[in-house]
Amino acid sequence: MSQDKLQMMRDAGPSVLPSLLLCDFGDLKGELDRLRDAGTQVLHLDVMDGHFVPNLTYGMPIVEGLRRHTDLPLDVHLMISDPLHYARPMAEAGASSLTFHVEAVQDAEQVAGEIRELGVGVGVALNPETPLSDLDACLPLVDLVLVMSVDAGFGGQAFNPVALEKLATLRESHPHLLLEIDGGINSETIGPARAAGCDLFVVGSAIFKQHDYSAAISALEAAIEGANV
Ligand SMILES: O=C(CO)[C@@H](O)[C@H](O)COP(=O)(O)O
Ligand SMILES: [Co+2]
Repeated sequence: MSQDKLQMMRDAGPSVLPSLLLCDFGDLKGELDRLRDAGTQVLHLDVMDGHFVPNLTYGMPIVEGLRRHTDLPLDVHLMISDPLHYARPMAEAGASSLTFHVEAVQDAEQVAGEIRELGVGVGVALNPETPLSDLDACLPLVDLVLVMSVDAGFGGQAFNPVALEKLATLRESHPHLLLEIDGGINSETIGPARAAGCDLFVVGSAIFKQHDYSAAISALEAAIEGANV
């Protein structure tokens, strides 16, 4: 089932992924409806443990609650110190893909392999200061690389262009990988990210700080279109 969801992520083409961090959690069903009406095809869920990052968000109950109300792929970003501890419960809760941080684990190859056995999409994320070479051992085992353009932990931060070089390098060396960028993505930064070869664009404040989600997402999609090479 989840491999189908991963295929949906691939089939979606260049897509804006609203990030559920800065949304109104007091009206999550309403937010889901508004995002669906705005044409959202994949949701990005920011799971933080207050240990790997100095922020605390949510866990399986929110994933389960969302899964009860949508068939959209749920792209779960695990900003947690022990991703394997929660991988199975997250997969059972309805996650479509699980992306762990390479900085959080000793053996990324083993972690990627164990997540793969759960039948969900496997992603690995790296912060701006982490070199691409840290991914070498696990790249053959992942479906997706999440290139952070901010330090994981908070929305509303400034875009770090170091992510663009990483995207271009990965696009060249691994043409079949799904590439995703996360942090400070808006109408100005999304175009260069697309031009660097990115497929999936995580967006928080550039959507949730706007009143009209459809207009915000349409502007972002227009900027992607404008950069399509
Ligand atoms: O994972 C994270 C932050 O750690 C991101 O998903 C942010 O939530 C994106 O927010 P903006 O930078 O777009 O405001
Ligand atoms: Co994220």
